[in-house]
Amino acid sequence: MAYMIEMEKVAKSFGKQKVLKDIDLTLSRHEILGLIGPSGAGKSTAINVALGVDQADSGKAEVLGKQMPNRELLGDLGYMAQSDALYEDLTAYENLKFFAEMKGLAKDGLDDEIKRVSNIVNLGDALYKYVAGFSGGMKRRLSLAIALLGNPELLVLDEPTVGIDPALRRQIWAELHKMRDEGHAILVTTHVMDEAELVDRVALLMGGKIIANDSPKKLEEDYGVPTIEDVFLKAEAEEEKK
Ligand SMILES: Nc1ncnc2c1ncn2[C@@H]1O[C@H](COP(=O)(O)OP(=O)(O)OP(=O)(O)O)[C@@H](O)[C@H]1O
Repeated sequence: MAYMIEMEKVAKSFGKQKVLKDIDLTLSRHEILGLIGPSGAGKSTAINVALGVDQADSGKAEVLGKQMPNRELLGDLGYMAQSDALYEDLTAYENLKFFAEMKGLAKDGLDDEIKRVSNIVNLGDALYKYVAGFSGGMKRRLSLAIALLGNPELLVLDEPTVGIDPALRRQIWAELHKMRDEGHAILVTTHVMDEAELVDRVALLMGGKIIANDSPKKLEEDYGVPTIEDVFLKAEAEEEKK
């Protein structure tokens, strides 16, 4: 079966700093992959290379069997970057409408689609307010709603739940699980280790390499610890000894 994301021996340096050292990473339909690693490990860089925002120095990086950027794939992809790229002097509704048009969504039923995605992130009440007055968490929620527009087959979410309250975080994860069950593929990075328990597979990026890549349960067994947070800490301690 074709992968939704396929990275093979991808290397990427910034100047003399080798950020990614021949990493392999795949994501399939019906799967949530959690990419975790210490701050500065290269998680966003890996995503940027996969999506063609950055160019790999070597190796293969494909989305749906094609090299990015590729305009044809825009409608199949929901991407939420680490920093919000929103128009502050527009309302949430106007932002959603703008990005929906960019993605080529049909005008018919657009209002319903905007309502659907804003309800998932509990932003319905703030839909007609200007983004300039939004809190950080509200901006994250709006960015997530934008990524969900059009129910894309592939979702790439860089730290989607930063600044989001626990109850809504739970609601968002329920939605991600529902999408996964329907056959979507989801790549998510997170610093919240209890969220890493909610993914199907964890890829642990440290020292420029994927040092572990398995289900949370299997990793906990392999490392002989009860949680992914403990796996992370143990792996980090081992990495520092090297
Ligand atoms: N455009 C760039 N130019 C130079 N260095 C960069 C660039 N982008 C990233 N880096 C460097 O590459 C390394 C990896 O950064 P990246 O943002 O991918 O890490 P991350 O794992 O996503 O971190 P965090 O969890 O803090 O978001 C960092 O040392 C960063 O400073």
